[in-house]
Amino acid sequence: MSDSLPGESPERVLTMSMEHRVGTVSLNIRFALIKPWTVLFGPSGSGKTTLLRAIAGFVRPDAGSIVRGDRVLVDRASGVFVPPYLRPVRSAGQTARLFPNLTVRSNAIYGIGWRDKPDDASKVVDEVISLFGLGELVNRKPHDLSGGEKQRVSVARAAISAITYEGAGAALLLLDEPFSGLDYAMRDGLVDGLRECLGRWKTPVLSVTHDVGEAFQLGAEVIRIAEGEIVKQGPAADVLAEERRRLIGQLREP
Ligand SMILES: Nc1ncnc2c1ncn2[C@@H]1O[C@H](COP(=O)(O)OP(=O)(O)OP(=O)(O)O)[C@@H](O)[C@H]1O
Repeated sequence: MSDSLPGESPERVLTMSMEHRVGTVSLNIRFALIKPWTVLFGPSGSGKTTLLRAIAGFVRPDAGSIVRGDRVLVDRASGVFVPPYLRPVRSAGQTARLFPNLTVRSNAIYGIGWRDKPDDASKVVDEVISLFGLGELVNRKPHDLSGGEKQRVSVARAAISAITYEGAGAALLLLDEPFSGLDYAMRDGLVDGLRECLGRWKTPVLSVTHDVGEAFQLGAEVIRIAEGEIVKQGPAADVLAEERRRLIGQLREP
């Protein structure tokens, strides 16, 4: 996977500078997304979900701006606020929200683009459905799925709609703890598979995780956030060195 996507295309870089108060947390965040996959890491309640929701357009920051390439999505000073459905952003939240009356397949392809190139679109659908192990489940409805299966459908839908959104890499994919409900074997394969698939389709990702191993496995740029502020940003080996040491210590034989 290229290490410079989306930075190699300035029109794909997301820059964000926002201040926002939510609950007891004051967010004061400034960053640029320049790598194919960036992970937000930080304690519960530090503002990670709020940040994703601001990029997606479900939270209106108190101050600041969010810009993708030359497209201004939010600028509080001049009053610009692009509504969620017009943003080049696709997302899957912590809780799977599926249409109860639709099958797994219909849920997964809800929001698919590339109407003008149906062969490529169906290639993406087949690939993602197989990657997420949903082949056997395509005709089921959500009430016949486990929690982890629902989550896989939800993340698969976000991935399909992001990949097929206009040109290559046009949409940013936001994933809030996408692998948290999955067993280790499933998660291992999916982390590698999804990273490879999204890299090949040039779709940049910003995800949230509490899992140190996942951030390392993704080879991601890590943004560490605490109490609403970015405290460190860089490769997992730098930003998560302390957690890594602690984990290795815990795994030693007593
Ligand atoms: N709608 C809301 N009203 C009031 N407080 C809120 C609201 N949404 C979030 N908060 C608070 O804002 C803070 C940041 O929440 P957020 O969900 O962004 O944290 P997080 O880092 O994603 O946490 P987690 O890792 O547990 O998902 C928390 O203290 C939360 O209780």
